[in-house]
Amino acid sequence: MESLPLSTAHVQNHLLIMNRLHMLLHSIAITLVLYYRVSFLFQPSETRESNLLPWLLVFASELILSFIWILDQAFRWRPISRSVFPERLPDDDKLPAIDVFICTADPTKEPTLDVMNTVLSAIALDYPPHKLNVYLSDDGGSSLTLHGVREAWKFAQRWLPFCTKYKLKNRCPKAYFSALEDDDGHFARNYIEDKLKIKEKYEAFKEEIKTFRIDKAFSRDHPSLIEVMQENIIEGADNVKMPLLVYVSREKKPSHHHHFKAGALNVLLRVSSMMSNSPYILVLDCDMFCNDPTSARYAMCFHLDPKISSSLAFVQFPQTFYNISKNDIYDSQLRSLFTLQWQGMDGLEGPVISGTGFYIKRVSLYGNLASKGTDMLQLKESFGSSNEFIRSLSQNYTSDLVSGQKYALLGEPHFLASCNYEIGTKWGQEVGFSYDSVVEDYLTGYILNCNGWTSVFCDPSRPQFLGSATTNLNDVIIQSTRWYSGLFENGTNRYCPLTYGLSRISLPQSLCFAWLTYFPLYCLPLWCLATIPQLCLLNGIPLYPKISDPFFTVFSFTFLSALLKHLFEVHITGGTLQKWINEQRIWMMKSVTCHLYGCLDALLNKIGIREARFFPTNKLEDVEQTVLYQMDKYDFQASNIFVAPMVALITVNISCFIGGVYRVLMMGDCDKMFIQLFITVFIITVNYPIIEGLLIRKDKGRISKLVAIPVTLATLVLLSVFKLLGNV
Ligand SMILES: O=c1ccn([C@@H]2O[C@H](COP(=O)(O)OP(=O)(O)O[C@H]3O[C@H](CO)[C@@H](O)[C@H](O)[C@H]3O)[C@@H](O)[C@H]2O)c(=O)[nH]1
Ligand SMILES: [Mn+2]
Repeated sequence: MESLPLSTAHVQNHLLIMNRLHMLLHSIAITLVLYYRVSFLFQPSETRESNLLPWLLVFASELILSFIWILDQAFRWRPISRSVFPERLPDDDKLPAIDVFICTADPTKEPTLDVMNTVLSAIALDYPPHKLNVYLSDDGGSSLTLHGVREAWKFAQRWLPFCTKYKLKNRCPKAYFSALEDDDGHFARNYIEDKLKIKEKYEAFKEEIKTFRIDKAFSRDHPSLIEVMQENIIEGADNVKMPLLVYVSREKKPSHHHHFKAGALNVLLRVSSMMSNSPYILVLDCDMFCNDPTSARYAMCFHLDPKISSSLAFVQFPQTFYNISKNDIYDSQLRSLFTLQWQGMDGLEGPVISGTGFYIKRVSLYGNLASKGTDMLQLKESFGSSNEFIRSLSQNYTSDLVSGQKYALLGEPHFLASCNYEIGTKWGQEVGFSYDSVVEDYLTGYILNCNGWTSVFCDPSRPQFLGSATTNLNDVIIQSTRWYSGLFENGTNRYCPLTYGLSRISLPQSLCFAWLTYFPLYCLPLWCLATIPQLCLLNGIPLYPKISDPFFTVFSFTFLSALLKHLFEVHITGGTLQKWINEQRIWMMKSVTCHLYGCLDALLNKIGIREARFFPTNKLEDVEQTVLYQMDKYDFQASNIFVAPMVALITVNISCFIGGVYRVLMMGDCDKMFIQLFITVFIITVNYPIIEGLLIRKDKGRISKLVAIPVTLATLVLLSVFKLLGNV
């Protein structure tokens, strides 16, 4: 008899039917819109009612919007969801080992206590401790982080027994101690007593970190430092088996490009191969802790499933965040990505790596190992000159290391963590995490997919990982600009999903990747549609069909169909009406700023004027900002290059609306100008918070007069000039 499956996948049929029906209707509407535009070009120029240039710009915008829309449909083609049955897994002694990689870069932006909470939550995963190994990469090379790890290790020896004894669900100490309701164990005897005791220890641990005096928080120039935490017997604690905990700070030199997080992960790949060399790896950002201890077993339900395991590279869990406000004004939870879009890709060949919260098979990161055979020279060309490392590649390699200390003292791990190790090798290209992009997660996942690997998306109802999302405009800008620059770059270089991808993966899967790289292009149509119809309204140039024209229905349908589909999707993923409006809003705001800067940054990178950068996002909580965020108020205390375009565009829209209404009243051509009036009103309504920030708000998050006045004046002057020219 065949054994019961470890996991099952179900196509979401209702959603699938809805989606495809909508695709059909919406694509007919889009085709008609484009037909309307094209036929205009064939009209004799004397009978044309409009000028060619604005018409062409609006047409181009509609083409780009349609292009992005088509790509987006691939995510909606075959959405699936999955169930797992961890109780069917083999016994603990038959489970494969797991290495957990956690990255941190800068203790001034990433509070050490939070990083250690992530480390502790990983140590306490529900998995046999001797099969769990946790590595922390510290790119800052900070003595504070090292001190933190040592203290965390001491605390862990009490924390882990406490978690297992009471079978806690919540194993991140910070989250556990601040939780409103108590965890499962509270009926057990001694629980309250034990909890008080462990709480005391936690407070002491916190104090240890808080009072530590650092010489230097951050350094870009330091030798490698590796420390393996030893199991030692603590007085009074039950002697439980502990996972291995290793601190790794790779060598840094100012002259050497260290490739950000991808570089850090590749060092961990090599160093860990000398110690535990586990076949599976969980990657975590330091700001994303394990919220539920079962993820490792859930992931194994896929990795050990004989039906899918051979081609399966990784199991991705969604990124979920604990600090999102009810209406999420910045859409920092990335709702669409982590609910609908990743499920959609899961129904094709699998989701993209999302940076954190994924269990990846170690060999998938070693490129095409089989083709390299056993030729030592060739292997060294790819993997570098460490014989020990190459030995670790063989299937039946077991490191003779028991305590970890041996190799830490011997030179090998240090050699593997040195700047020069990768020079002349294939690390970052064919081997390990990719260096070709600041969105190393996207590119690594994409290349794996192109090489025939698949992935799955696992989204249980209780979030397995919880992180801190960006909750103020400035951080949102920094983060999104980095992402969009990286993503757009991958659509314009040799990895372009529509060329490189299409020849290697299925059509819908390539379209998904293409959407991810091209959606930053929203900046072009959104800039056009926020200015051209408005300026033409002011000068009486019609760009859309009259109300009495049959094509009026086509345009209205397209607009409504897009909005309602979005509303529907927000609704089925648990969002409110307000969330829907907020998503429209932040989409417009980001499109005219972050998307634009991201695309520009990518282009500047391409022609070599700029170098790729990775500023880690700020994870410190600012009380004032948090208060604003929780009240759903935008924090416009952001950099001017972000606020200025929004102020300028809202000024254009309001002025043109006033001028347009006046014109329409004078001329009585409302019929002709209706859609343009409507677009203007729509933009003003959706972006009302900007007006509020300009004119009404008095708090610290309002738009500063120093930006508002000059930008508004300059815009008005330009508008008057334009109007005068239009009248000539
Ligand atoms: O030189 C660096 C820079 C960053 N990091 C670490 O990388 C992680 C992600 O950085 P973060 O500042 O949190 O950026 P986010 O924008 O929040 O990260 C998202 O986007 C990144 C790609 O741009 C992905 O790597 C992340 O997994 C994904 O969560 C953090 O743990 C950092 O400590 C390093 O280790 N070294
Ligand atoms: Mn982050």
